[in-house]
Amino acid sequence: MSEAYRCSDARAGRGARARLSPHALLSPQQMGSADRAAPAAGVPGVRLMEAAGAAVARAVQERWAPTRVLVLCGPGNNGGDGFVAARLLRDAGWPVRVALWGSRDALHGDAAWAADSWGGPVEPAVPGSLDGAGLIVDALLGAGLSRAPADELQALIDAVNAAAVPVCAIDVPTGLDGASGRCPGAAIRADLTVTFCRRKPGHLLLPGRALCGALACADIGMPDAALESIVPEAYANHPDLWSEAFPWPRSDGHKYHRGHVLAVGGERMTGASRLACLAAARIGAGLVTLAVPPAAWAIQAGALASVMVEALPPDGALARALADPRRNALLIGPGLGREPRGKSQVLELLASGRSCVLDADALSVFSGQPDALLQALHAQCVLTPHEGEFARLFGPVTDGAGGGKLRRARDAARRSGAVVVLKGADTVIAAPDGRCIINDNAPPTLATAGSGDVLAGCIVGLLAAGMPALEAACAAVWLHGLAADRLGWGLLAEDLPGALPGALAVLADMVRDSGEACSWRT
Ligand SMILES: NC(=O)C1=CN([C@@H]2O[C@H](COP(=O)(O)OP(=O)(O)OC[C@H]3O[C@@H](n4cnc5c(N)ncnc54)[C@H](O)[C@@H]3O)[C@@H](O)[C@H]2O)[C@H](O)CC1
Ligand SMILES: [K+]
Repeated sequence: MSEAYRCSDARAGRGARARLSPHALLSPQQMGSADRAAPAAGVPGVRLMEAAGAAVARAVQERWAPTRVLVLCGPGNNGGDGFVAARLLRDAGWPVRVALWGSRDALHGDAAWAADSWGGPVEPAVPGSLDGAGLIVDALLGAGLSRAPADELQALIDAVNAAAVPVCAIDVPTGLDGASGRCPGAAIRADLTVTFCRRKPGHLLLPGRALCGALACADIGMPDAALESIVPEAYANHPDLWSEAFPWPRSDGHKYHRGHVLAVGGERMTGASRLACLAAARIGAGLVTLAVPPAAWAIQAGALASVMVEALPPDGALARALADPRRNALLIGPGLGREPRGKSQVLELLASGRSCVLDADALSVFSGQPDALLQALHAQCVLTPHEGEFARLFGPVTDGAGGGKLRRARDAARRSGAVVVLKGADTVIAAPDGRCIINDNAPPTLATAGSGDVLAGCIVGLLAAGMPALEAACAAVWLHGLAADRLGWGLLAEDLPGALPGALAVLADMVRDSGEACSWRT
């Protein structure tokens, strides 16, 4: 199966600087600098604005039947896009009104041109403007949001959210910070958001993702030269980013080519270890050994068939379990418990220098004294904290944490020198070199006991099979989300390992059908 599923060497980006990946996520600031660089690359701002407004008008016409449209325009270029969309919808025969937040005389540059090109009446934007509207286009604020909306704007936002009519937001719903996915104050809830050129982190991160509704990203003819020097703020998780490194079974391979996972479990929550070990075996590790305290040996050995179970010495020392160098990827945390012995076991595993996944109690045992852990980590380690475990290691979330979840995960990866998977509905995967990936395919049904154990097993299974740490984490998170999605409602964590083969088959089809590869920019 191997060659058919591999990415071809002819893919774009080898050697030469690759075109900016479609999965790149740009901060509003980066998008703004591309806008400013576009004219020098031969594309004037008004052409971008015309294309942006046209994309919005097209998206509206594709989604809704003709109705009375109210376009709410703001004082900047987001408002300019709104004026263009208003003109094009009117030209298509739709009844359109425009209401402006701010003064017509204060519009300048491309936005003033767009208002002139609309040429129709412009009323002041107040909550009463919404009366009679069948559809609202939100062109109040986009990338330029710089502070929480003040009271009067907040009243308008509240009125939009209270109106029982669909909303199409231009670029971002007004009030949403496209960089972080957070809202400094009130924000519009849209049914459709049309953004331009590349998505922004705030479209994938919560609560932003939930405010956007359906998301469309339109090509507005941004010249490649204007994007050339941009190092993306983050990437949206997608197989294009890591499929080249995916360890498809080789036709001439045997189980040792696919690596040997050593998982260290505890005495009590024995199911967690089993979930992780089964996931590691399902996703591609050649062998999986679970090492547990003597008291848990009979339970685990009786419950597992394809996973080998061995008893640790009574003091929990791991030297014997680590003696076989073919045990190339290690997992500790699921089912570990918080006995003090856990801490020395984690440090013993890390000292072996092998690839290692630390989850759950393997992180929590260092609560209050994270330095002992942080100093022992290395680049082939993957930490998989949820928000609570993350806060115990790296400190609580503070309101001033600029950049939100993305920034916190990136800072933690830099500080620890390990890959950090900050879990949640908007899982962020961060590498010590600054690369960040946001995952958006996880269904809410994944919020169930044991699903984190399965994820940890998926990551260590891919590490054992030879994937580098960042790629293994991204692939595991993506496959875990897809497996859950395919299971639908009512899933239990124990269903997930059995759903991995179906998810792997989807991945194989995607990779075979894709001619596209994306190289990272760092
Ligand atoms: N390539 C592209 O993506 C293109 C994007 N376009 C659109 O341009 C906007 C960004 O335009 P900009 O003028 O920089 O910002 P805004 O229109 O979002 O608003 C700036 C304006 O708003 C004021 N402001 C900021 N925060 C607040 C607040 N809380 N309350 C009140 N007023 C606020 C600020 O002072 C400025 O006056 C982008 O989103 C796209 O829609 C281009 O048209 C095409 C290319
Ligand atoms: K907007």
